[in-house]
Amino acid sequence: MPEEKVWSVVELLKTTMAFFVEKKIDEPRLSAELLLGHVLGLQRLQLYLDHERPVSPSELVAFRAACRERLQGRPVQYIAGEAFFYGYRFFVDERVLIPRPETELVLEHAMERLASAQSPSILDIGTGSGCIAITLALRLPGALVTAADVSADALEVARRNAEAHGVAERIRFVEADALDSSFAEKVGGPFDMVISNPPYIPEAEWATLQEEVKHYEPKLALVAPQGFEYYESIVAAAPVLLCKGGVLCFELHADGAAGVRKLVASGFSDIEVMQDYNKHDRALSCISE
Ligand SMILES: C[S@@+](CC[C@H](N)C(=O)[O-])C[C@H]1O[C@@H](n2cnc3c(N)ncnc32)[C@H](O)[C@@H]1O
Repeated sequence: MPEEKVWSVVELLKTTMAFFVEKKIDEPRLSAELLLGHVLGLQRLQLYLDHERPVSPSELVAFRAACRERLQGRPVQYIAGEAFFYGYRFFVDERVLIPRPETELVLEHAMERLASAQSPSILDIGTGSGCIAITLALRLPGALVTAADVSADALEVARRNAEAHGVAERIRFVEADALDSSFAEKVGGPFDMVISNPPYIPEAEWATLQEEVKHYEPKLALVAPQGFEYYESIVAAAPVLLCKGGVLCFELHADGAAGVRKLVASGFSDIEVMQDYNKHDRALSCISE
């Protein structure tokens, strides 16, 4: 019987990348690296430091299975069970949205707004994987965070991430519906900051999204029937949710700035809009009067 070829890390990466390019897989290099790193239990950098490492037959079987899932369209982050946000590792699965790089900019903008606060109280609405709430708790060691979501499944993921990062004691998880009149009472407050990356894709736009987003990511995390429902509810509850002088900070749909500006035209001052890498309006913040 002919002996099966023993692959090294570098050979396997090169071959897989070429295969992913041929199959028109998004980010072929990153996909190959993340999947192989996941199977071998190595960080991406370690793959290159240890590039001659032989891949065992059982690792090869596991890697091929992961590649097949990727070819079927499953996002690499769900296959690997991890995504990186602001340099931190978060466990993710199909119960939560995969954190996006644009949201890192929103978070950065929020932290600038909080720069002088020593121990702010923060409410994150629609916490999902917990990426915003947990990163704020990590970056602002005095902060006390409330992380709310309507999805009990998402809250389970967020709690797991908070425990993994050692900040679970400073985060209160609340299952609550931001569109319901009981929301403010359930989450408590008032807070020094309310931050939210709410669902903002209008139902009419759903069909235009990438297949892998529609098929694998939770629709609950993405769609608001008309696009603005969550902003309207949160702004309406702001007088109860926010302290006077507190910061309201939203992630925006690329076309959403004008609509959200109108919502905060009274009762707020110092409105700032920040653009993302693609020059789309992406974050809006303002101060409660
Ligand atoms: C766009 S995702 C944001 C997730 C995470 N904060 C992030 O930035 O990656 C929106 C989140 O809002 C939650 N959500 C949807 N409807 C909600 C509602 N009525 N009340 C509270 N949260 C809701 C979803 O479960 C989802 O986790």
